[in-house]
Amino acid sequence: MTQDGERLVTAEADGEEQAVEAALRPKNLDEFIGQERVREQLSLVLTAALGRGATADHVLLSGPPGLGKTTLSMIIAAEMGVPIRITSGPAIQHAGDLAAILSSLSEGEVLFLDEIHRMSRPAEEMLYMAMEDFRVDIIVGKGPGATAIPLDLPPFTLVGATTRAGLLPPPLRDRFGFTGHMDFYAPAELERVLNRSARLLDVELSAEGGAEIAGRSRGTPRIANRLLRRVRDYAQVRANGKVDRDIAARALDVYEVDALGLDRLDRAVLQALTALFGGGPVGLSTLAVAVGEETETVEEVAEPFLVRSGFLARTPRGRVATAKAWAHLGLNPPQGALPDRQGAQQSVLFDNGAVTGKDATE
Ligand SMILES: Nc1ncnc2c1ncn2[C@@H]1O[C@H](COP(=O)(O)OP(=O)(O)OP(=O)(O)O)[C@@H](O)[C@H]1O
Repeated sequence: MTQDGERLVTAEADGEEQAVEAALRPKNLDEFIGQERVREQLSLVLTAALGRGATADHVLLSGPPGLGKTTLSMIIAAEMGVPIRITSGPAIQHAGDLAAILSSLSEGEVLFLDEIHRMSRPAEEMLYMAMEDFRVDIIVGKGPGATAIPLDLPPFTLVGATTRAGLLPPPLRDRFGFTGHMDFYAPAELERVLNRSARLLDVELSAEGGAEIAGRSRGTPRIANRLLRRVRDYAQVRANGKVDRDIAARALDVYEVDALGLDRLDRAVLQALTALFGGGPVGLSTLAVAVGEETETVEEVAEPFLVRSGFLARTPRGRVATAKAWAHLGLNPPQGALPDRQGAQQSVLFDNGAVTGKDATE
């Protein structure tokens, strides 16, 4: 399990999954579940622009993967009645790549730029002028003979998506007229996502079955939809196709996604931390060796959820298991094993009760 893509609970989607996801995407703001604040704010921005007969302001959507940023960008285009062009920061390595896209946009079109923080610097600088003045300078030639040929662009709406709004340079951030911050979904919202998906996939899902899957979905619609599809397989092969609580729980046990959404890697990390290192603190690289994984896999794949859910704390002296981790594994912490709260990172409570935290050094 070294590849993120092999995990059932990763928030990233692979190519094959993207096609399945397309069928489950809400098509307008009314169908979009949760994220009430962003939805209301966006609705005002779009309705006002429509009323003025103008192109909508540029929109920045920030938040972890799988929460619906791509879906919202498509909804923006649909609500405005305009086409959408989809690309991503890593795909735009040269300013010329961006100029080609911008100059081929039609009037009012939405340009969705996923992972906007990963665009190259020259492209980013070109984007500043394009966003503000709907104009780019095409540089022709090299050295002292180079000339800039200005090119007017049709007005367009840029929808940028980023998992890390803090990584965007301020000049870029400031050029967005509206920024929507997306948070993890509460279990009740995920149940609504699951009910809707079950209807579209023609799966008979009981209320308790939905609650069981929602509780294991890490606050993320993409994961909820993926778990639903695996549970559907199980119900079809091992039962009568209907999904109730028992079937959902048994199916997800088979896939090793436990009652709180932890998978095998997450539990291996907590088990090593508690059983081998007495709860820590232990350095990241030591922990990674203990679970037989790359340091990056532990840090980028397992840790964000473990930290956010309050199972693991990053302290200046290393990783530490929290009381919740010991309890989840059914173990009693030895005296003095729990993190000293002064050394532990500052934790922030989300509206829906999930916990996240700022990075701390190892
Ligand atoms: N609010 C929602 N209501 C219903 N379904 C949703 C909602 N948000 C996301 N989904 C579903 O979750 C899946 C993932 O959403 P989407 O691709 O928009 O996420 P994302 O934030 O753009 O992720 P990434 O940043 O990885 O591209 C889609 O299938 C979508 O239908």
